[in-house]
Amino acid sequence: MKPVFVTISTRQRKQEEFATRDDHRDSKRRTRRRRKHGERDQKDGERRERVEEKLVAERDRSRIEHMPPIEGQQQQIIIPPKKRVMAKQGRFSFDWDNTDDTSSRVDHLEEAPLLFGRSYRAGIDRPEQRKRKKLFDFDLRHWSEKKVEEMKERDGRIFREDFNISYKGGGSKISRPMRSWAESGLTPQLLRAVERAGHHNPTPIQIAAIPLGLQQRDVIGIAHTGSGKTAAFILPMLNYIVASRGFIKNTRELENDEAEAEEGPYAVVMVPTRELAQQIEDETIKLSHYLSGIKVVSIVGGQSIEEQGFRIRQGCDVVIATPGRLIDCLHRRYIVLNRCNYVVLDEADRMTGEGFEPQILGVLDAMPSTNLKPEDQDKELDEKKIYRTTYMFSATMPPAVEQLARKYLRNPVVVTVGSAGNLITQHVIMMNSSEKLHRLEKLLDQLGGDKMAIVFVNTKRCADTLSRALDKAGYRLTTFHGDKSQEQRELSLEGFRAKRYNVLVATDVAGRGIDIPDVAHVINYDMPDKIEKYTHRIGRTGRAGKTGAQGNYGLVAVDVDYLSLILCGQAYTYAKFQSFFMVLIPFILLFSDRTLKVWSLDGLQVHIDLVIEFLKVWALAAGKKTEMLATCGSDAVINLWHDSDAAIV
Ligand SMILES: Nc1ncnc2c1ncn2[C@@H]1O[C@H](COP(=O)(O)OP(=O)(O)OP(=O)(O)O)[C@@H](O)[C@H]1O
Repeated sequence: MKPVFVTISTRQRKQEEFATRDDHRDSKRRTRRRRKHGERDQKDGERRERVEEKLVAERDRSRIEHMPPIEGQQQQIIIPPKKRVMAKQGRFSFDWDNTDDTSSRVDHLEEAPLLFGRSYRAGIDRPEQRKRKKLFDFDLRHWSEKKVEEMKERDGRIFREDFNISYKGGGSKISRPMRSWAESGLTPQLLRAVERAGHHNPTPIQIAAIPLGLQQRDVIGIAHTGSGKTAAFILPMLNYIVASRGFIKNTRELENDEAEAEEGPYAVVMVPTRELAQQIEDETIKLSHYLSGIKVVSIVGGQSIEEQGFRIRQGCDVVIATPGRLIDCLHRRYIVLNRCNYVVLDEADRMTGEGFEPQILGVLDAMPSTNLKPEDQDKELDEKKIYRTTYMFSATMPPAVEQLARKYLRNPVVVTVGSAGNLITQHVIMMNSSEKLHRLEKLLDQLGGDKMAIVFVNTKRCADTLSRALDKAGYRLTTFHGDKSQEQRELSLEGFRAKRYNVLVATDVAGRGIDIPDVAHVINYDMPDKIEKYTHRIGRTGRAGKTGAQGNYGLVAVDVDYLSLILCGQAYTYAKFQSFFMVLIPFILLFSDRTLKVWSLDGLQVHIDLVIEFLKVWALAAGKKTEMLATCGSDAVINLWHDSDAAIV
């Protein structure tokens, strides 16, 4: 049989091909559609399941809520997860407020041309400009040109910057500093007394601390030596006494002054030395000149306690005391502190840090505790109520001591003004120990007969030896130390104040608080063992805004032969680092076992990086913190030493 050939035309073949391809595509589409439907069904199913689960959960919850619990069966409580809500308070804002800028340049920002934006007219974005104008639309006058009621938050900041005042703690409701005596809120009698004392303008610490005292806030006040801290605590204290005398008389209606006297003083000031107590007594009497009948008594060691007890029983409003003698009087019941609500610790770091603690606690325990402020710092103080107010003042306050001191205070405001040693030029003269006396005599000769100097030594014996040597050499001098009788001490200070003597040889008993005007030089014949002592010693000059004419001299006996190498470079000028170096070198020499070589002290050129490196190593070796080296300049060094608690012990 012959095979049959079927011929298929090209057209036919193409038609078949297309048909198969269409079939194929259709089947694919169908599969995809089927799969899609399947997925949708599955999703619908899942959604349905979720809704059902939710309904069941809600039904269960409402059943649990409304049905009494079945005995013996533990009830399962379903707590829906809490929605996270961000607390608005406490959220830190990194935004700038325009008033934060206290520089006088702030107006220039407004004037800056805007060359970007929507180009509303000639490249200037008008709406944006209007918005900015509104933002910067605050009164740019200096605070001194404004009335007090016109002062805004920004003015307050500039004011504090101008006086170098800073606050720490105390919450947000601290009263703002006063700008003048007239704004202080002190009674007219006190203002008259201030005028009479010749204090025409308040000093920065007075500006900051007096309003806080009047607000009954606890205060830790740190301001440089001779800056008027005494008046800063006496004035609010006297104001408080005037107010509480009236208050107590009105409320208790005491019949006579005798009964009132039995209640004890309204205020107690504790100080570390007798001379300081007497000095504060004088200042209090001076400032209470126009307040009728304010009685001030100082009770210190070295005088008859019976006599002091008698004076207290005669009635007193203010007691100024050394803690030891005050405790003795309390134990003997010469004094009660039933209505004492105002406590001041002057030279607070010395008082809390150096062994007076048990006595201070004893005194505080003898005071009424009912008037203590609420512990909750956000709780507002009742203006009509009398609270216990505690004031602490000093020129130095190492952080560790501040921490210790805080337990006597409730929510204190820490006020810091400036830095120590601002007004005092400091010099260091290096020499062998055998040359010290000769060099001291040379310095005293340079002073001339009329200039006054305090020569500090570290021990009573050294004070006596040095005094004998200087006396022999014919200097007009007096000696002052703890082994002298009270009478001798008083005579010494009185004679020095009256300029019968122009040299006072003293130990650290005279290092703190003693206010003798016109002391031109403080000479550290022996360098002190702590930076705080150094600060207080040099603070006997440059008081009440006066600059220490030639300031403080530290005579450091260093055997030059044993000095080995530091420095020398061209990078920094002598003038810039003079004070930095003048303070640091003696301490380095005294307290490090490393030695230094100073190529030349006159016209010294210091390569500061080298010094810093050296000090870092030294500080590490001595276990001290090294951030003290972050800044230079004598003030910074002193302060940073405080800050880093690296007081050299
Ligand atoms: N507002 C004032 N204007 C002018 N002088 C003042 C003012 N307030 C106080 N003084 C005077 O300044 C001197 C130093 O004051 P004060 O003894 O109170 O200083 P201080 O800060 O307590 O010093 P230190 O830290 O050494 O104890 C005193 O003679 C005092 O009379």
